[in-house]
Amino acid sequence: MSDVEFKEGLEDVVAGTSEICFIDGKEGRLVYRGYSVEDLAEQTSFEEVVYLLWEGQLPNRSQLQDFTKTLTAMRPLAQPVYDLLMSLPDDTNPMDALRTAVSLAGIYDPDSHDNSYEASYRKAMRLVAQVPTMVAAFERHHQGHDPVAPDAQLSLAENFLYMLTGKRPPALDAHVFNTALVLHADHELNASTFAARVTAATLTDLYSAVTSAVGTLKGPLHGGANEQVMVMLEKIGTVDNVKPWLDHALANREKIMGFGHRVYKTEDPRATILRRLSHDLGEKAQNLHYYDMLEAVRQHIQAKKALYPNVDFYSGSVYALMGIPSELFTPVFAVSRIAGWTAHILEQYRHNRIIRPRADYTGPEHRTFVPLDQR
Ligand SMILES: CC(=O)SCCNC(=O)CCNC(=O)[C@H](O)C(C)(C)COP(=O)(O)OP(=O)(O)OC[C@H]1O[C@@H](n2cnc3c(N)ncnc32)[C@H](O)[C@@H]1OP(=O)(O)O
Ligand SMILES: O=C([O-])CC(=O)C(=O)O
Repeated sequence: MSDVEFKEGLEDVVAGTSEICFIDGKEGRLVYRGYSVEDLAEQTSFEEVVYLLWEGQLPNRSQLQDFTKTLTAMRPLAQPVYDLLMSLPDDTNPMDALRTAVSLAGIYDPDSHDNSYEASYRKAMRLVAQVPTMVAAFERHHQGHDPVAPDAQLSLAENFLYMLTGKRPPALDAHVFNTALVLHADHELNASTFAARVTAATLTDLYSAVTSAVGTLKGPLHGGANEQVMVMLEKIGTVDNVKPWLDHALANREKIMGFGHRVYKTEDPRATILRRLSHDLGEKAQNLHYYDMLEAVRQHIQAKKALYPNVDFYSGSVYALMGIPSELFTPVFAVSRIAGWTAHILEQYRHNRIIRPRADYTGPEHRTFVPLDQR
């Protein structure tokens, strides 16, 4: 295989075509189906963005009403999925709970024996509707409270916060949370979406592909970094400790969570928006602790290295200011990214070829076999 070009980590390798999402890593631009993420974050509901990612166009009012009505009706979980979430050990990682719940939901899906495109689309709708219910129900149980049933009067963003707290969220929180969902909805061939597409490309079912994706998102180099940013802030403790703490970490060649990106060579445009939201929410709550810490970290890192914040850097501070606990930051990412995963899986089904690259073999060659009793 030595005549074949090899790129470690598949850096800059184009692994397929897609009409869903465009990233300009040099300029820091992110576009869903031709619309800039800045415009969408400001002006659309998450439901509109899900429709856009799947259908390729923004819905008109009546299309959105029908779409939202169908999605809303799908929010309750199948009883065995609910029972599973209520029976998991107390110390279960919420991403493990979500991965297992998604996998079980596939068995109880009304279309479980139908892998047609139409059935897969319905499965995608059920997952977008039910992942928020799974995450909130597990967290309520974990905190020793009864789960809160979904409220059909509320948007997906409002309803998630309602199911988590049992209270209708303030308008600002609902707006900011909706924006965060829009910002995280898709990101081209990131690791979890790629995992989903590789799985889907064997023509297995949509739940299997999403289960792969949830497991992939969990890792700290990917979606798990948002929780790790808060762990880092806790370890640093105070603004005064930012410089010595970071200098020590950098000297030990540690990765600073929430910095760096495979594609962006400048600031991630989602981080720019989330920084503003983190500031605005902090100011309103008269609690700029996270914001001040994050800004001190950013300034010190950027004084030392050409490294920029990614989407995971500010998102946790936004969620924390809404009272969302840090172990839910990565599951909240999944509440949004389920939209992108399913858009990509459906696109894969429409134009499928199995994804099967090669490895550059570096192991030994031509060894002489030695039978077991002579070794
Ligand atoms: C939703 C998301 O998935 S966004 C990404 C979330 N992940 C994180 O925030 C974890 C921290 N960041 C990282 O680990 C990386 O930047 C990744 C995984 C995002 C990208 O990885 P890669 O594209 O493989 O970049 P790679 O790790 O090769 O970094 C290139 C150089 O920048 C350095 N670097 C990259 N990110 C960081 C970081 N966060 N902290 C310190 N140094 C870093 C590397 O040490 C390397 O330096 P070197 O050339 O001197 O060895
Ligand atoms: O694109 C990536 O590699 C990671 C990322 O930012 C995302 O998944 O949102």
